[in-house]
Amino acid sequence: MNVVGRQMPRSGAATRQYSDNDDSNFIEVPSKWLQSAANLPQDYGFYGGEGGSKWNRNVQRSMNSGNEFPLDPPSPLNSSRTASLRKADGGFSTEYSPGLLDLHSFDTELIPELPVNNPYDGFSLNQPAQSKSLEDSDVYLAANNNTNRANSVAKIKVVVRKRPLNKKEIAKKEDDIITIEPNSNALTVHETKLKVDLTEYVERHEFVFDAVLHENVSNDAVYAETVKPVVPLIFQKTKATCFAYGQTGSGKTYTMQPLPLRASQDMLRLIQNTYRNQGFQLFLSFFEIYGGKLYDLLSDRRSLCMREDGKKQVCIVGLQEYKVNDAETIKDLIEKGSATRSTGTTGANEESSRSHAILQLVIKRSADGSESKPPRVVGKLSFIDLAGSERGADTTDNDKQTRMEGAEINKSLLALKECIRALDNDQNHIPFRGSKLTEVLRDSFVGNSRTIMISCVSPNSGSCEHTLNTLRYADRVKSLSKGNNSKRDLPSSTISKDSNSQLSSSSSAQMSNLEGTTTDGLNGSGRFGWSRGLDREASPSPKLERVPSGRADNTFVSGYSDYYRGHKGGQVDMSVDDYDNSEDIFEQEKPYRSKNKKAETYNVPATDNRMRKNLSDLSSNNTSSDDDLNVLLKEEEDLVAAHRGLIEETMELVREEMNLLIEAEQPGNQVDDYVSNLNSILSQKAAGILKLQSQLANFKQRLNEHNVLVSSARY
Ligand SMILES: Nc1ncnc2c1ncn2[C@@H]1O[C@H](COP(=O)(O)OP(=O)(O)OP(=O)(O)O)[C@@H](O)[C@H]1O
Repeated sequence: MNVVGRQMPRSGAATRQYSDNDDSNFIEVPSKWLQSAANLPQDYGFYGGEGGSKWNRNVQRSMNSGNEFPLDPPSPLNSSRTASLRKADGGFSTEYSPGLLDLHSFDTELIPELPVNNPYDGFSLNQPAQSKSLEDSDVYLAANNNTNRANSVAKIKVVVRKRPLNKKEIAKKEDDIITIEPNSNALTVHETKLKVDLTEYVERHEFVFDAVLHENVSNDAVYAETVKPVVPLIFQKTKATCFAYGQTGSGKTYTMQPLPLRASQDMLRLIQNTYRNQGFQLFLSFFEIYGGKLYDLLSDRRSLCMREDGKKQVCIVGLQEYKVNDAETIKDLIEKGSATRSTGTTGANEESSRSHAILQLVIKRSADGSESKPPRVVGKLSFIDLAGSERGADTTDNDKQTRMEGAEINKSLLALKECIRALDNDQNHIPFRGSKLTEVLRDSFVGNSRTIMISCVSPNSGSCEHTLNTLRYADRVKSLSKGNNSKRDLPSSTISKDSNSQLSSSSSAQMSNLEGTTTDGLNGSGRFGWSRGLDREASPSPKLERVPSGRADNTFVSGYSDYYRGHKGGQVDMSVDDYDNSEDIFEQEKPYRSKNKKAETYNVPATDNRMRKNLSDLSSNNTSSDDDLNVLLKEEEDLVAAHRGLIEETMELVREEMNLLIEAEQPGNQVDDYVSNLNSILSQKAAGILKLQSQLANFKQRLNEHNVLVSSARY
């Protein structure tokens, strides 16, 4: 694919629009390049449409045959890749005037309120402008309750996109472990796990987000679901940020690539139609954060400097910003910037992005609505293609430089999460200083802002852990959001690997109780709240509900009820005959249990035997009804599941703690960030332990009530 072969503006073809002003870095794109954006193909990706290459990494790789892992981020001046690009794209960089000024130091302040036509009025990006006087517009806006409609666009939207299995994964016969219900915003990850006896089982993790996009969803549909609704708001003084998050190779770039072009096409249509002659202009800049430093991707990777002005506005000194009037030019600029982006090799993906790339579309307007005065920022739409999320953990295969990058990436992802959470909770203090990324995005976190997070996930079984991490990150972003309907990652059930027909119970029943979540109907019981024995009469498929959670296998499959039913005395006897004779209710479990008879015989832990025995005694003493017993069994099962859940959560928190320590050791680390993050992690750990202790105490109490414990002193 020809990445840099597109004809770029010729020297002298562009005229500086504001030659009399200090802000002479605004570039007018010649009218001869103007094309109808609508003429572009619908799914016109940055690099030749969907399925095309990444952000030109192949080109970069071939150009950058030398060391891909310099000890310091390569400077623009010594980058052979950049030099090649400069040459290859026909002197592009010299055709635009270099950025001379701090673009943001004078124009990030929002312009005074100027009436504009209501973009929501029968909002159609293709509709011609309605000519209205400014006074008319005022009345018009009020009458159409514009604010309410703008408010209906969620402040934070978390969307998950699953990519299809790729050829390599198919060749390796990897399973697709993510299922998405049709027309639902939930997805389930089926995680294969090994028990201590090395038998496999599948744990299901269910997540709910604002939208879940399956592998066949087009980039057009992704745009419609994510960015399109916020485009009109940019003309209403909104700063919006859209970012893709996920493991390397999960489709972040593939997802992000087409979005700015589509958004800018829509913006241009609004400018040329709805807002015609109202002085709105579109500007584009493209830079990256690599190793904590900023580089202009549209200016030969010139090193940039970030400053704060007296009004605490973030200024990126020297950032080149282009005034654009047509989609073709925007596409060219994005191609050019993408080709300059840093990539490198990790153990996970040889084409992994090592930097955060930030593309900004800025709507400006002259103060008096005409083009005679320097324009000021009205709104901004930022697109961020984040570095691979697993990079922070990638410390074994690579060198010190890579580890440093990983730490920086981790830091920025953590800070980003914190900022979004603070943003959505209307906190006064936004912790944007946590990383360069969030500092740069500072003005997107204050005032009227919108955030769209697209979590990209790989469907293959080999990526399961990363996929779960990505979804948990997304879940955390969403979970503290006001009025969210997201549920925590719940290991919703366990399925025997070798007995697909046997659904087991859900540990989430207990989570559901603890967290006060509601359950929705699933075979007469809650989606997360599986009730096994007690619902037996009502359930249409009672036999599928008989396998205890986490034990749809050879150890506990018989359940205590077997003893209750099969043994009148205290003696434990696990013969096949006994199972086969329990003809009435366990029909479907028979083959499974028979098959695993041996394991059952040998794998029952001593404590479990003791509990079984006592439950058996309970039944033989006839002190409790069958239902009572089932309730007790379920409580025990829930406790074990909660315990398992806590261990997983603790491991995740320990991982976060380790990252925190790595960050703490970095020069210039903010101690207050360290303190607050550590505090938050420790609080989460303590809360988890407390919760489990309370559940344990309740269960112990219940066992005591039924005289089940061998000796209460032991517990
Ligand atoms: N939804 C999708 N449909 C078809 N192909 C996809 C999809 N998502 C990703 N791909 C393909 O998968 C590969 C990896 O995607 P991509 O480069 O976007 O991953 P990434 O998350 O940006 O990785 P990195 O973090 O390393 O940059 C690419 O070849 C891309 O074309």
